[in-house]
Amino acid sequence: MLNRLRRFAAAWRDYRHPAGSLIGGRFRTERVLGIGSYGIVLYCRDEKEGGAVAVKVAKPTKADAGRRLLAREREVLSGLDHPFIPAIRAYGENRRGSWLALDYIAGRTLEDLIFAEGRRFGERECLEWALELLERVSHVHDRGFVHLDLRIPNVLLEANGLYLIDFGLARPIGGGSGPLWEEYDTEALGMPRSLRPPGIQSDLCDIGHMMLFMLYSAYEPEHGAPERVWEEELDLSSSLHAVLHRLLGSGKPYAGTADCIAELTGILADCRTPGP
Ligand SMILES: Nc1ncnc2c1ncn2[C@@H]1O[C@H](COP(=O)(O)OP(=O)(O)OP(=O)(O)O)[C@@H](O)[C@H]1O
Repeated sequence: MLNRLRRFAAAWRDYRHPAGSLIGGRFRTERVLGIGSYGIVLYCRDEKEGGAVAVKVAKPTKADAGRRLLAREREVLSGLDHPFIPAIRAYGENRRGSWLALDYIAGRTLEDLIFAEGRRFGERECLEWALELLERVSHVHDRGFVHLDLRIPNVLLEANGLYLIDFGLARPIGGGSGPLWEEYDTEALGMPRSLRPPGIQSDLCDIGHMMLFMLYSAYEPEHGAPERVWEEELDLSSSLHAVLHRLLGSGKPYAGTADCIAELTGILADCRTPGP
């Protein structure tokens, strides 16, 4: 009971931007888009430049740690420049906390597509999506960063293609140096302690897991059959099977994102070529 009251009090203290309020003297809030572990994302209208924005506000109850994570996200996003990664419009800090305004993407998450809309991915579609994502991820790596949170809720499908969002856990490759990148207690933020080394292999492994999510969308388990490993449950080509092993860390690791893209492109080309 006491814990429930505490959680309610924290949620009340964090909800400081009701619909109609103004953030940074410019972004008019309309509704909540999502509530994460350290931030609340609000749909707003930009009264200065027009258009819709997603404003991520650090939860006041997360105090300095929330502020620091938002500053990290800002630092990483400022180093990127990609049409399918939302750009920063503004960043600010005030007595209510810090906030980060990003271009709004009117898309649905890959999680919603699979679980709410029942979308099914075959091998070819999975390869196409993975390649599109890897193209965004390779930009992040080329700029010297790792995302470290590549998961199905952090991919948005919009009419023009796939967007990569949520750089809240992203870091410079190797971890980064200086006060902004010093270790902090993620568990105090209610987030799991990250055991992932800040290298590109962590992101490639996450891409492998996302591909499994896509491929499992078309899997129909036999009633009453015992659970088996993915290699037995999914009926995959041997080449995709080998790629997944490499991504997931049980095969020869890829030297870089480009190698992985080259291999997947070759498999996709074979998939598209009609058999004899
Ligand atoms: N630029 C954007 N355009 C549209 N929607 C967005 C955008 N950024 C975030 N969202 C929405 O807000 C949700 C939460 O965003 P995000 O994952 O960045 O927050 P978070 O606080 O880091 O969450 P978590 O702790 O779950 O990782 C997303 O799942 C998405 O629905």
